[in-house]
Amino acid sequence: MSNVINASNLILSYDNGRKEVIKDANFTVKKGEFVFITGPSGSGKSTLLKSLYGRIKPTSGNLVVGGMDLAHVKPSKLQELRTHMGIIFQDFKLVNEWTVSKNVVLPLMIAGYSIDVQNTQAHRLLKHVKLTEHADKYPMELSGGEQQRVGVARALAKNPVLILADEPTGNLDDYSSNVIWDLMENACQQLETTVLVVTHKIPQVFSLPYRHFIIEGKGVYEVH
Ligand SMILES: Nc1ncnc2c1ncn2[C@@H]1O[C@H](COP(=O)(O)OP(=O)(O)OP(=O)(O)O)[C@@H](O)[C@H]1O
Repeated sequence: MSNVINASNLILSYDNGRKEVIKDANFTVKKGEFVFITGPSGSGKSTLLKSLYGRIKPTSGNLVVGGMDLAHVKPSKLQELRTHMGIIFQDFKLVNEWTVSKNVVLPLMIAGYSIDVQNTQAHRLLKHVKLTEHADKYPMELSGGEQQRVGVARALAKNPVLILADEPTGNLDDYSSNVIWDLMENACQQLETTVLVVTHKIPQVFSLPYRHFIIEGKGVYEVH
């Protein structure tokens, strides 16, 4: 199986290298794997995730995601990388002035898909996350769990190769959390999407085999 993520001697830092967060990380993630990342607060979990979608550039070392060398990529190429990714945030990051439908197809709008394609996809995706009857509502009219289902539908809009999720169930109750885990498991299993999730809590009932990395003392270690 091919690697979707390949990090070697990776260093991530802020303030022009003065604040080092991740040091000498070496890891790979293969196509279709489900990976959890845990670690104490402030250890660098979100920082690592941000590096994977090009929000921050490696200070040194190599980081190749979806075949793109993120240590050397031109900023103008990053949109192309994100075309193949779905990103899910703890606070959903929905556009409150837009309907649920429009939020879901945002990645398709950015990519210039026709209105017909957007409508068809909105229908399919909202059916998939069981929100069809909420299509014309606004995010603030939905519960937290429902808003995150919109977030998942948006992340799936372009059949991504890689889903990155930062505490996707952090603000949700157990029932809503399980719905979100099911949707992500499903994407991994049925579409062979690689899923990488930062979370404090690995779900107890998880049917897929998964890998678990912990970030500690600036290092990224696999837990066996
Ligand atoms: N933009 C920034 N500029 C400078 N330092 C930052 C910046 N963002 C994060 N940091 C610092 O980098 C370190 C890692 O932060 P990060 O948010 O990656 O941790 P985390 O493991 O995701 O934490 P949490 O579990 O609390 O969300 C922390 O010390 C944080 O203060």
